[in-house]
Amino acid sequence: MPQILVVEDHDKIRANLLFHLQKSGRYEATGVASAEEAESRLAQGRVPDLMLLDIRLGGKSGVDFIRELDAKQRLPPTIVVSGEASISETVEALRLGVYDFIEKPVSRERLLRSVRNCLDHHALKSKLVELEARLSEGSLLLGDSLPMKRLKDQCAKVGPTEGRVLIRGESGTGKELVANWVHRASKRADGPFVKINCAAIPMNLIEDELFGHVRGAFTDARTDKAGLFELAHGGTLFLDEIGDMELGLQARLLRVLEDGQVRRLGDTRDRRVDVRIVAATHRSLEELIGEGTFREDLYFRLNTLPLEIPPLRQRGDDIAMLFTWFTAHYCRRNGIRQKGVAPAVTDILKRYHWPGNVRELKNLAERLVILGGDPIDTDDLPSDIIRGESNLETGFLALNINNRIMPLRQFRAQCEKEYIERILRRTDYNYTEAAKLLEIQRTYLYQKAQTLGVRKG
Ligand SMILES: Nc1ncnc2c1ncn2[C@@H]1O[C@H](COP(=O)(O)OP(=O)(O)OP(=O)(O)O)[C@@H](O)[C@H]1O
Repeated sequence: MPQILVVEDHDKIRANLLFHLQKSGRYEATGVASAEEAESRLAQGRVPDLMLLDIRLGGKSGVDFIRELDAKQRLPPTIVVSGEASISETVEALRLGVYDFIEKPVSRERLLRSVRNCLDHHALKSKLVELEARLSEGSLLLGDSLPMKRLKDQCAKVGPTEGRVLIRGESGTGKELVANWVHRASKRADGPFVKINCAAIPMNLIEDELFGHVRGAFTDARTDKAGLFELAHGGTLFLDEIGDMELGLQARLLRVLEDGQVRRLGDTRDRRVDVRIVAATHRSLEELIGEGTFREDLYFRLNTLPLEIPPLRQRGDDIAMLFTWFTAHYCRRNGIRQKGVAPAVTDILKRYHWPGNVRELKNLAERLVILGGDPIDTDDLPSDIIRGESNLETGFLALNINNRIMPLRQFRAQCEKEYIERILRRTDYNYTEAAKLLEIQRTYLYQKAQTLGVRKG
């Protein structure tokens, strides 16, 4: 039951407020007669879900109390109770962030309505903050369409088990997010979630990354290094783009899956690891097996619990919601006033076929927040999206930027990002080949792609 603290020096009014709150049967209410008493309760960690505060108290005034709590960022959701003579204090209290004010004499309905609204508003705000934090950290799986609901149900079933999971889905559908979900739904949620992208790291480094080494194992090995298997002990190891792992390494992986032991490079002893494997691929492992580049025995070991993420074009019902979320997110992140979205834009987005899936939609939202008008309208959209064509060769430069000006640095970074994305797509994310085309070092390309936030799409 929500706890309410009533701070009112007038005994009769305090008793009256407490009476209405307690009688409603919905709240636990306690009263104190001064800001000092309230302060000592808060200092003891007895923080109420809501504070009802008289703005004119005998000792320290209500406004000073609010100001102090606000400065310490310890102001609970608050409603002030004020009289006619205290209008300026009330205005100041509202400016400081209190939720509402109730005028004396306090009517029962007004009191209960304001309390309920304030608690609802606070709950919603906390939820939004939590969702925003999870979205920023990239662990929020959005979508309420039927296929997404089904997928979330499956995740909820698969998560708590110890079974190995193989996630399939086109690029940008959210495979990493789903892997994260499975981890958080598991008994290992408090353990580490460690990930490695088998396509983006050079083969010789992957082995070192996964298994680690002992000092002297090779020329540069100056100290012992634990591999990701050891780091993921007690948690989950997410092997992204498993289809790109070379055959030699697949054999080593298979051995770990069979006996739960890893050996660092150059070491003579095995170490036991307790790791749950979640793997993902956008390629057909069956085809790779047919071509002889993927081991069938490994496939069977990994594919205990398959999860299929449908492409975005099959989840039309999610498109508008995702776009609204992402634009709101990027507005907040860039300190831009929340932009509206013209209904015609949503219609066009629903018709488009999203070859780069959610990642493409997210990138578009970011661009339109920075470059588009308010509300975001159809003439802000790239022409291929308007035509409903999935021409991945257009992007930032194809946008109608309507003379919107930005720092050259930002423009250059965005162009570089899109160009690198384009070349990577063309080489099917073969970094070696892309680096050759761009005439740069592969490691530099990899670093650059990381810094610019280039991902598959
Ligand atoms: N349902 C979703 N809700 C919120 N964000 C999503 C969702 N699906 C994907 N994203 C976002 O889209 C981007 C791509 O997602 P993710 O990296 O998980 O895709 P992926 O399938 O692993 O891609 P790849 O195959 O290229 O590795 C990320 O920024 C992710 O946060």
